Amino acid sequence: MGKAYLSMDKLSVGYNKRVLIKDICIDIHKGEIVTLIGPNGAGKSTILKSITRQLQIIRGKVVLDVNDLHNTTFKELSTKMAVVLTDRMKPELLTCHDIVATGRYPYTGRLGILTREDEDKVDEALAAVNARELGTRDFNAISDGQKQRILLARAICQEPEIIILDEPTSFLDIRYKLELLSILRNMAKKKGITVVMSLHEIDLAEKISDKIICVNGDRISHFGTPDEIFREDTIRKLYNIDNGFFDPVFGSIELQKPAGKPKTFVVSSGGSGIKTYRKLQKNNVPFAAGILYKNDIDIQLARLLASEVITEEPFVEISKDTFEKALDVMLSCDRVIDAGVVIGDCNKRIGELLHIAREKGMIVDE
Ligand SMILES: Nc1ncnc2c1ncn2[C@@H]1O[C@H](COP(=O)(O)OP(=O)(O)OP(=O)(O)O)[C@@H](O)[C@H]1O
Repeated sequence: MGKAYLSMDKLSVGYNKRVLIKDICIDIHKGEIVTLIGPNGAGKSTILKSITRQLQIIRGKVVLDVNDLHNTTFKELSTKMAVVLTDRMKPELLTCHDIVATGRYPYTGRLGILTREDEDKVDEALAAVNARELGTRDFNAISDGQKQRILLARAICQEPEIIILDEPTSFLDIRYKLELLSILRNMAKKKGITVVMSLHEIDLAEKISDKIICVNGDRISHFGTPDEIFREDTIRKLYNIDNGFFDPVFGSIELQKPAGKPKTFVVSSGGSGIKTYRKLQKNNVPFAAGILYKNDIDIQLARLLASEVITEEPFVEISKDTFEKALDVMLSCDRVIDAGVVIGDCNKRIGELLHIAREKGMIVDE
């Protein structure tokens, strides 16, 4: 890979000369989307504040393009870097249009008078975040989610080379979260703008980021691609999760499985079990699941939520051993839920299992 656009070189950051995170060595390239994840208080904002010159660096340096960040003038910095931090903006009597227009100040004269072209860019930026109708509203009198969109518009019309955002999705509803992330993706992939942000939604971080930085209190515990980072044990350790699971296949969080010996047996395949598993989980009913082929989609959730899963190798006829194991478990239960399975040659023993359950009157509706 070519030269980095933003480099953190043996960087130590913290407050009042007390180091919080030390020896950060990270290279970020042009057009990359890099996301900081980690638990509350881990130091994500501290790093973002340090690379945007809002917090003095304790040791090491940050190089932006080819310049040491601390030798860059604020004027130069403002043509290269846009910063979106929602919490510190409390402007007096400014409309949303005024706020967005401040994004053009690096390009206007001393008096900040906007040209026709600047005005067009403000309009375009407001339109890009679907906030044209907010233009004349007082910035202090709009919702937090609306503020987030206005601040993104300001960053867009600043036409930066890099945009730094601290939890930009935290106040947004699902539609605007997706919209914001797709705006960022377009900025990165179509215009080559580098994006560095922190996110709490790790499922979104996984989907949008080229690289992930795991911030863990006193250090960066991992830096790599989403494929390298989003593994169950890495996420579990990072967030110290002991009351649930991270599912790396879907990037989702699952609550702990219901405790106790399973009294319900679920037969399903090809996704038909997912609704049933979730319902049993919500009602705190421990269950067993099977017989599932190891490449069946149901297995991804069953392995997290079921007390026991009886599996078979893909594309083979279900063996006598597997059948007997499933039968044992099924007969130790009180009831069987048939969530839907198509019986063919390979899996005809599931048909036998269901036949026995039916004969014994064990089949119940969900
Ligand atoms: N101004 C400050 N002075 C001293 N310590 C601070 C200051 N701001 C934050 N801290 C401390 O620095 C640590 C890291 O905080 P930081 O805000 O960077 O975490 P974060 O990962 O962004 O957390 P969150 O996800 O909760 O926003 C925390 O222990 C916090 O209490």
